[in-house]
Amino acid sequence: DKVGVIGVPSCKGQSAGGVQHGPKALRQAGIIDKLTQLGVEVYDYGDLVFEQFDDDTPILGLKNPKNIGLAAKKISDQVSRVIKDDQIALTLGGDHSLSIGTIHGHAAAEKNMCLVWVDAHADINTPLTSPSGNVHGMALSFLVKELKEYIPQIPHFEWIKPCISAKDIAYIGLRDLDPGELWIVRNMGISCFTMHEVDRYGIDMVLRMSMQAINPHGDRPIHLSFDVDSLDPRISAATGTPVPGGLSVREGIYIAEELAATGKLTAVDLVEVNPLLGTKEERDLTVYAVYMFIISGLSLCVI
Ligand SMILES: N[C@](CCCC[B-](O)(O)O)(CCN1CCCCC1)C(=O)O
Ligand SMILES: [Mn+2]
Ligand SMILES: [Mn+2]
Ligand SMILES: [Mn+2]
Repeated sequence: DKVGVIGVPSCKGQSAGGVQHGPKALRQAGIIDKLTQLGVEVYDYGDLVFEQFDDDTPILGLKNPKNIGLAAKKISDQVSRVIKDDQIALTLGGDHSLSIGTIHGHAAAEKNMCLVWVDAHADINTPLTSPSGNVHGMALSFLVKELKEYIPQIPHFEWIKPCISAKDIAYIGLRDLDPGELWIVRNMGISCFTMHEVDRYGIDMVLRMSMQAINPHGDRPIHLSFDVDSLDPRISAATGTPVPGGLSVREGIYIAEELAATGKLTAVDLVEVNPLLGTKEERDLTVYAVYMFIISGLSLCVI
C-alpha cells in the first residue's frame, strides 16, 4: 500500500503549549524512514501551514473558533486529496481537534467509512456541554449526524457537514467521560469498549466486537483515530490530559495490527503527543510507543 504523511502542528484545540511540536517529534523518531525500509511507499506532504489569527474570541465558551475552523478546512481538503490518490492518509498531530478535518475529508473521499476512536476520552462534548471550551474534547460532536440539532452555529464551522452516524463509531480505551458525553454515548447508541471491557474481554475480543458492530462485512474503509493518551500514562506521560489505567503498548500495537490486517485501513490520526510535557525519558517513551504503534500496523499493509 501507499501511505501519505500529513503533518498537522495544531495546538489551539487545547491549552498546553507544545503539542504543535508533535509532528516534528514523530518524524524525528524515524517513522517515515522505517516505513520506507519495510517496503511501504511513503509520500511525505510535509506540515500544513496555518495562518494565525489573534482576533479569535471564544463563542459560547468554545476557544479559538476561527483558527480551528479554518485549519480543519485545510486538513479536510488535504486528507481527501491523499485518499483519492489511493494512499492511506497518515496524519501526525497536533491536538485531537484536527480529527474534525481528517474525518470530514475521509468521508468526502469514502462515503461508507467507519471510525475506531482509541482514547481515554470520548471527545464528543458539544460546545454547550464542554467543561473546558477546548475543541479537542468536542471534535466528534460536529461530525455525528444524530447530534446536529444539539450543535449551535459556530462561526468558521458552518462548512462542516455531519458525515458519520453514531452506529459507525466504536470507542476503545475510554475511562474519563464528562456528564454530557456519558448522556450522548448512552443515548446515541455508540459502540463503547471502555477499559472495563478491555479488562473483561481482552483486546482481541474487543476488536472483534468493534468490527462486528461497525464493519460486519469487512467492506468499509476504516478511520483509526489514535489519541496517545489512550495508552497508560506510564508509557505515554508526554500528553496534555493523561488518565491512569490505560492500554499497554502491546494492546495498542494489537489494535493497529488487527485493523491494518483487514486491508481496509484508509486513514490514521496520531494525536496529542506533546514533547514539552514530562521528562526527556517520558517524552522519548511516549514517542516510541506511537512509533511502535504505527510501524507495527502499517508494515502489515505491504504484505
Ligand atoms: N473531556 C475533557 C478532556 C478532553 C480531552 C481531549 B483529548 O482526548 O483529545 O485529549 C475534560 C476532562 N475532564 C474535565 C474535568 C476535570 C478532569 C478532566 C474536555 O475538556 O472536554
Ligand atoms: Mn484523550
Ligand atoms: Mn482525544
Ligand atoms: Mn489527549
